[in-house]
Amino acid sequence: MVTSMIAGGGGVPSPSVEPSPYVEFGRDEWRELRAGMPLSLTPDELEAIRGLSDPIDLGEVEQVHLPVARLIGLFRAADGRLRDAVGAFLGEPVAPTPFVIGIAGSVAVGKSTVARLLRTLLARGPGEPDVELVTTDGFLYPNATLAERGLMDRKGFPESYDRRALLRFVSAVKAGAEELSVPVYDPLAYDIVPGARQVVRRPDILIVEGLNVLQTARPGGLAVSDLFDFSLYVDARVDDIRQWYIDRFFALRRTVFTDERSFFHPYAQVDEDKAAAYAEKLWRDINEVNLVANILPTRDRATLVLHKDRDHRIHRVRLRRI
Ligand SMILES: Nc1ncnc2c1ncn2[C@@H]1O[C@H](COP(=O)(O)OP(=O)(O)O)[C@@H](O)[C@H]1O
Ligand SMILES: CC(C)(COP(=O)(O)O)[C@@H](O)C(=O)NCCC(=O)O
Repeated sequence: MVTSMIAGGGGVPSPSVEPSPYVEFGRDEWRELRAGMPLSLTPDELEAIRGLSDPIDLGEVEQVHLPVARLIGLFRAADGRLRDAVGAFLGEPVAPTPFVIGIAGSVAVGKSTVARLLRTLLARGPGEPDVELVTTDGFLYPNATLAERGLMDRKGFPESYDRRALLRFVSAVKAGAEELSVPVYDPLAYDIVPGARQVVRRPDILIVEGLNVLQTARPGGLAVSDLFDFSLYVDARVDDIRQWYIDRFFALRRTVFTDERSFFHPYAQVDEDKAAAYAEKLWRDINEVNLVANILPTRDRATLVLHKDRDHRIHRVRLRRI
């Protein structure tokens, strides 16, 4: 590498490590950063928060998620100090706006568990802030629109969302809007719920969770990721996520799919081989393509990356240098 040759002097290339804009932590180093933050979660509460097939336990919350919540608290406090500095510069106080956190990652990687956990941990942290969680599935176009546009097998791809509406929503939150509402998606029906809205009333913290939240804008445009004060990417090997997706499909098949209202109800009735072939197809043709083409390329944009091993446990954490 050119810099190391120059730094090494004498024209002899010295073995060097590529300079990195990230700091990497093993789990044992990361867990130390909890710094005594108390665990306020009971086993029953964690059971209600965790997603289907997510084997998370309280040890993981203590060692991984509590340091994450502490770090986010520090970012938020620093944000307040920056606002005060700008207020001093302007000669008038600057009103605080919600602190916006983005959480990205593949289908079936466990984003929603992380998002719900952080919502609870942050809300119980210093100052007990109001925390609202919005998932981007509410901004998917209804199935009728997706079908009309030939996008039913592109669900979760950037073009399957009303990105303008999502950007309008997050911009309005950042602009301090008093009351907003967003559409609601029902994973059972596999569709937007007609007329249903989630109301968002100027929270102290807004978490926006979804596959594509770290996507960049087209040239000259703005994306929701431009409005994030902190972002997190939940990462794992593609093969591991594939297995989790298939395992979860079978867990859903024994539970949610037995409900006649479930879009996937027919797959509770076919034999195991047919169900497995369908789950494989959904993964291979939709979710894996989307992961590789659209989601993974956004990973390096996150403030923090949580990397899971095959057993779902987070073994490595990567923090972007400030
Ligand atoms: N077909 C389905 N029917 C009902 N619930 C589902 C279905 N697919 C996924 N879910 C649930 O929706 C939530 C989000 O899943 P997903 O988008 O894959 O993200 P992640 O696994 O990263 O949280 C999870 O809690 C999951 O259990
Ligand atoms: C609803 C989803 C697009 C996730 O949406 P998100 O909240 O991450 O924006 C995804 O869970 C999904 O249904 N994907 C389509 C392919 C499949 O059925 O697995």
